[in-house]
Amino acid sequence: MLTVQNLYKQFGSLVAVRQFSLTVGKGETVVLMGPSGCGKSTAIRVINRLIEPDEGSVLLNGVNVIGLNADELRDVRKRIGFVFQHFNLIGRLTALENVMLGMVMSGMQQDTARDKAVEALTKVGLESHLQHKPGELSGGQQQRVGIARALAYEPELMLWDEPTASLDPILVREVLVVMEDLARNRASGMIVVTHELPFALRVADRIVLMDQGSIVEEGEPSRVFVRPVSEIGGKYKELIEYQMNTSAQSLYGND
Ligand SMILES: Nc1ncnc2c1ncn2[C@@H]1O[C@H](COP(=O)(O)OP(=O)(O)OP(=O)(O)O)[C@@H](O)[C@H]1O
Repeated sequence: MLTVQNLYKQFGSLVAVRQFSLTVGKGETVVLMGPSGCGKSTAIRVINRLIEPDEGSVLLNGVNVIGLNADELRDVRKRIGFVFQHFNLIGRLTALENVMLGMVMSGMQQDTARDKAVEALTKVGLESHLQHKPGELSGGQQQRVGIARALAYEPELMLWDEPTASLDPILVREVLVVMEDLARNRASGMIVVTHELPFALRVADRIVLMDQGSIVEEGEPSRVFVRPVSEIGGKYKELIEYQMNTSAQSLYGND
């Protein structure tokens, strides 16, 4: 469904992404991980052209997104949902209105947009919060509105840029449960940039590891985190072992 080929992006003299190639199949969940600043956000933002690449192509069902004009891009973006770290909700609008807004602005009938928005908000468990404004919702609920806004279009592809990074650990779990559900449901292909190892371990079909702008390793979690071939992969393996051992020892002792 998605084929990204040889992306290259430079900011001034800094090469943020180089030789970045990736495929995502229909309904597949790809988790993109790597150290802070390695180019993950830049890479996924190029896919829907929030950032313009210097080189490379992004083929969505055979159509190169990079070559599209503004009108064509607007249509393609309806098939690509994007969930940001900061929810970017409009404070004076209700949850329902926040989800409806983009659809109505792109010319959809109010009633159709409302039905789609209610359906999406129900999928993320917010059917009883339709009339709440962002200020009346927890961070986790606000992010679920952000997810519903992307889901309402029934996108073929969802891009997630650290969707839990600004939440406390309890709210993180609330959002991860929704994300895991969507990943298992396989309605959309997903590229998820996240540092949440449990999510990656539980639902990723494929892990893609980046370091200094490039992909250094990819494969199933059971291979990448057990028999890594890159330095970064080795660090994740050590981290998982450390977290498993320390949690178990702290709770149950050494026996
Ligand atoms: N608009 C920009 N102008 C200049 N430099 C940028 C810009 N956006 C990103 N960069 C730089 O490009 C590099 C890659 O940034 P990017 O945000 O893609 O990394 P990341 O892996 O997503 O990091 P994090 O996990 O911290 O979000 C970094 O060195 C960053 O400072």
